[in-house]
Amino acid sequence: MAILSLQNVGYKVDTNEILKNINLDINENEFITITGPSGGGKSTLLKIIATLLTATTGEIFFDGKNQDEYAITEYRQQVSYCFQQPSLFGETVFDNLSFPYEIRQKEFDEKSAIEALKSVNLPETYLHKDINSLSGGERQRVALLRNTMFLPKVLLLDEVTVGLDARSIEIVHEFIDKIWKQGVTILQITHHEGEIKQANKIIWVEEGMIKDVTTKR
Ligand SMILES: Nc1ncnc2c1ncn2[C@@H]1O[C@H](COP(=O)(O)OP(=O)(O)OP(=O)(O)O)[C@@H](O)[C@H]1O
Repeated sequence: MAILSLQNVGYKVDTNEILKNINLDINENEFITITGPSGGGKSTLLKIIATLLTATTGEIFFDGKNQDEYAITEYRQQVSYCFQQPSLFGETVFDNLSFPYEIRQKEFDEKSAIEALKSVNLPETYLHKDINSLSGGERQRVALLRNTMFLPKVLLLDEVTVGLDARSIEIVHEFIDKIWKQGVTILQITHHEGEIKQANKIIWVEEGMIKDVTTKR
């Protein structure tokens, strides 16, 4: 059974049809790249899957159940969306990494948080660092950790490496690969040649439609 199933999904603003008749089944632990020309509808599609936008037609099923039937917080813990330009919360890295525990009413686990920081090449001392002193690449790494402290079933990545320095890009790639190998389904939007190749399925979105699907292996 597909972990995500989009059936005749459309999105219209006034008379402008931004997405038309999208049918897509995504299996558990697939690594999918969504690519295509600017303005084709990629971000709109990912935001609909993330419940940040609501489709105007069609239905979405996650884990066999209609998206409408989930409590939004429960759904977003399982289908987690990462922005191109993440906004961090509060004042310190700690405020961000403790947040996933707070919303689950769990006690913060400092040891796991430090291990997580190290997994994206940030030292232990970063836990109490002021978020305003972080570089763009460091901010994105903290945001990715916030989304994955508790592993979601699906991780949605909207051009998360755009504008980052080369070293951060490399670290983010390694981190996403590790998350994928832990069983998470990855759905990423990218124009980056190397990232397109990382995926086992490439979906081409143009003029609000899926124009091509290439499966590797
Ligand atoms: N709320 C809205 N109202 C009107 N038009 C919109 C709205 N949201 C998106 N669009 C339009 O829908 C089209 C698709 O936008 P979208 O951001 O999904 O494309 P994209 O493929 O992600 O592009 P890019 O690669 O440049 O990020 C664009 O033409 C955009 O201007």
